Amino acid sequence: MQVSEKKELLKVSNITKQFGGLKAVNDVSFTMYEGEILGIIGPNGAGKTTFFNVISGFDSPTQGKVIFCGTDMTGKNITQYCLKGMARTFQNIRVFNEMSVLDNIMVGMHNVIKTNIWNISMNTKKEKQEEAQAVKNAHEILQYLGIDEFAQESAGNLSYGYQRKVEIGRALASNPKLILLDEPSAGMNDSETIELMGLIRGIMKRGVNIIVIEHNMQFMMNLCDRIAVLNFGTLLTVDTPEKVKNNEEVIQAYLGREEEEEDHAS
Ligand SMILES: Nc1ncnc2c1ncn2[C@@H]1O[C@H](COP(=O)(O)OP(=O)(O)OP(=O)(O)O)[C@@H](O)[C@H]1O
Repeated sequence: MQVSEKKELLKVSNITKQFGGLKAVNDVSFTMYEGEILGIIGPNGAGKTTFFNVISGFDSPTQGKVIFCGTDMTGKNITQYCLKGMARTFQNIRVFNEMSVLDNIMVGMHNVIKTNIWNISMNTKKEKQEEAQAVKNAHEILQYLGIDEFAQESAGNLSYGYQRKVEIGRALASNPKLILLDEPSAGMNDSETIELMGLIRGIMKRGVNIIVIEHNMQFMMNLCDRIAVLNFGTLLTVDTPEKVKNNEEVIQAYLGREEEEEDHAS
């Protein structure tokens, strides 16, 4: 892929997020282009989730700017991000356990369903049509994810891997331009992880761009067009998997943390 020919999708400039004296994210800048799968890696505590929170409106940056689809989103709330076309999943699964799988997907559609409260209370023809269409779309998403047979099951009864799919489905339901996936393969077995990789590629082919955080290196090296590496909140590099794998600073960052952990253990 010739990234230089691509359109800018997300531009983060000098993003810093500070918690007291700790700079969890420190002056991070890069541009993501349409049509690429971008990975974010880094040792534990490197600032990956904090970075996700800041670029998706779940937290505000201490400094810096987030430009998404040409609009300055800095300081905007989650709904505004969602309306602009950004959706995300969470490291710790956040499905509505008591609700059916289908309803979990439909929750994600609240920004695309035009029906207002007045129409709902009147139960108009338009409202009924829109709801029927939403249910159809939700089933299509569940079919795509291979979990439509559980549509009426309470989401909390599903296995961990399937709950992750429900979260991805809910994100897809908002018809996003960009999905941020925070450790989507966590808790999945090998075959589920391979299947997930195919699903993510398929989502990409449907015109949805993807940023993914993962600890599973093989997964990231196989899946991503480019990988951004964070270490102690600082961006070490954004490059192709091959170049990242051989980057001396990256190798040192991981080895350094391993040695630190061994020292603590002994
Ligand atoms: N709300 C918060 N208040 C204070 N410190 C925080 C907060 N959130 C994160 N941190 C700290 O910021 C740093 C980065 O954490 P973050 O969870 O973003 O890292 P991570 O790379 O996602 O880690 P992991 O791979 O373990 O999930 C850590 O030192 C963490 O303890």
